[in-house]
Amino acid sequence: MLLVARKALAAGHSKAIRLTTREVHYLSSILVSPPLVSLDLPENWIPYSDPPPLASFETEQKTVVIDGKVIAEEIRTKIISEVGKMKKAVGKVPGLAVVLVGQQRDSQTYVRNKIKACEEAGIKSVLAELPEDCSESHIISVLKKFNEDTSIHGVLVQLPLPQHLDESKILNMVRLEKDVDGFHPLNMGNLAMRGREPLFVSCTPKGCVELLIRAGVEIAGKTAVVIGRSNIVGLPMSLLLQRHDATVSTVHAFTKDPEHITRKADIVIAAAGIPNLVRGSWLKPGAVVIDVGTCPVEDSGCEFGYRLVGDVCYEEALGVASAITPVPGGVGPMTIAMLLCNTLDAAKRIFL
Ligand SMILES: Nc1nc(=O)c2c([nH]1)NC[C@@H]1CN(c3ccc(C(=O)N[C@@H](CCC(=O)O)C(=O)O)cc3)C=[N+]21
Ligand SMILES: [Mg+2]
Repeated sequence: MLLVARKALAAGHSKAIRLTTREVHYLSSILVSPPLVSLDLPENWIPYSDPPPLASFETEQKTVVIDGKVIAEEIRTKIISEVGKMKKAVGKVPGLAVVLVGQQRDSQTYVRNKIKACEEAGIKSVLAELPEDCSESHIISVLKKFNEDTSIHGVLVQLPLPQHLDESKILNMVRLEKDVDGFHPLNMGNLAMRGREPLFVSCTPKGCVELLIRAGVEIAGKTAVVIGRSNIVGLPMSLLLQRHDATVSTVHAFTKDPEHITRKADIVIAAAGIPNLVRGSWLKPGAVVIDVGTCPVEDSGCEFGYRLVGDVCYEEALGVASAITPVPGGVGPMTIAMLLCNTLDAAKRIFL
């Protein structure tokens, strides 16, 4: 089978996709530092073009598409029944509070999806929508209220926050026992240390490992590469894979030959937030690829005016990887399922 990037050819190389200021901020927040996307581009345009075609190569590899949507659905069905049992046993249900600051469209979509998932699971949810220019003390007062509310078991602050807010100071204010995102420095520290258990593991890394396990991929003793080192995905991902006894490398903006390092990996976790960063030629034949990238790119043909693009050239990876997650329908739905899981666990610790 000839594995040329047919799509890239069909699309041509001149396509530009417009990003809003907020999207550029979002991009820079998930990118490894220093940001690869300049914020000073005229009118906030960044060029987006499909990658040039690779030299063709032949392969017999059959690629399994790991269906995150179906797996997340299974997990959510189990959560519904556990929430039902809890309600029967103690007359109470888990509660999640979400703090959303500003009007960023993709954040609004993710938050809406999280709230909808809570509703379907029978988990109570409260949304605090704060204005873009909200003060630090205001957010902190909202968090304190949720921290003390006994009907709330999970509290999360949707990221990224507007630039004027001190993200680490705010995340530090989430009560440890309610930190369902696992972004509190103590949860992160406990994840990093052997012999210690974090109360919560961040939802996206946890979802990736769950996908690997459910797809029958053994992690112990395997070489894994994590592309990206953000606080919310790359860093906890590397730590979690180490806990599962993988040999983990991290690739980031300063890495000399990311392609070479990636090609050695049995498991590739792409979490840089750079569309099409990982080419088919970066992959060892038979590698398992988890694409965490969800980069919103402007597309007026889509429902909310944008669509999500992954970090991996999906078409190129087909036929090289032994398994891959699609975007959308891969890691995204798992992130939400793990959030429900963590919220249920938080409530179980109190009620059961
Ligand atoms: N405090 C915090 N916690 C987060 O967990 C968090 C965050 N901030 N900021 C942004 C990222 C991104 N994120 C996603 C969640 C769901 C989908 C998701 O459901 N994606 C669907 C498609 C969604 C759509 O249609 O737009 C899919 O991949 O199939 C994607 C991305 C959580 N994040
Ligand atoms: Mg996805």
